[in-house]
Amino acid sequence: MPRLLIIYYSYTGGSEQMARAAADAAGSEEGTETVLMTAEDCQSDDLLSADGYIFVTPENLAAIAGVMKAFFDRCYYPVLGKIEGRPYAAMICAGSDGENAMKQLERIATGWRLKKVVDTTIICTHVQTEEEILAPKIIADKEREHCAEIGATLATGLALGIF
Ligand SMILES: Cc1cc2nc3c(=O)[nH]c(=O)nc-3n(C[C@H](O)[C@H](O)[C@H](O)COP(=O)(O)O)c2cc1C
Repeated sequence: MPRLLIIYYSYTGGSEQMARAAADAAGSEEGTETVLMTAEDCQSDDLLSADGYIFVTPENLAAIAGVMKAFFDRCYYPVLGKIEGRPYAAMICAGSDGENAMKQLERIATGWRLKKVVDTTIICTHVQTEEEILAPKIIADKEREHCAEIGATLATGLALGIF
């Protein structure tokens, strides 16, 4: 059975809710196994044993979060050339922007020669002040539904072998 691996990092909970929404929806699709894993835990063997990926990260300081970057740094060369052509999607949780994190993540995925099968989603939590930025986040139902659709799309596509 094909395996969808969802890798996420979250500091204040927004990205985690997005990743869990995608994982719950993907997990209810028949014919694909879904694995949800933090960026801290994910190793190159996990990438090699999966058939498709969803990467979920906050934008911090106009880049993907450092923990997510550390995951890519750790796994980039060990899997380079071994996962080419596999499908992926990316989701960014941002305060007000998210564009740089999206570009950075897509560039890494291009380096791996992954295939982007849905447009990258940026969900903004509309936070500006220090207090707001450090507070726990709640992702609205509509936005979580969008993440769920992405999870379901990846899972169904893998199950049907259409990517
Ligand atoms: C250190 C730090 C830097 C941040 N830098 C940005 C930024 O460059 N652009 C942006 O849109 N949001 C920025 N934010 C806001 C986060 O992206 C936002 O709070 C997001 O909801 C965090 O996702 P999380 O809840 O999964 O941690 C920053 C937050 C922190 C803590």
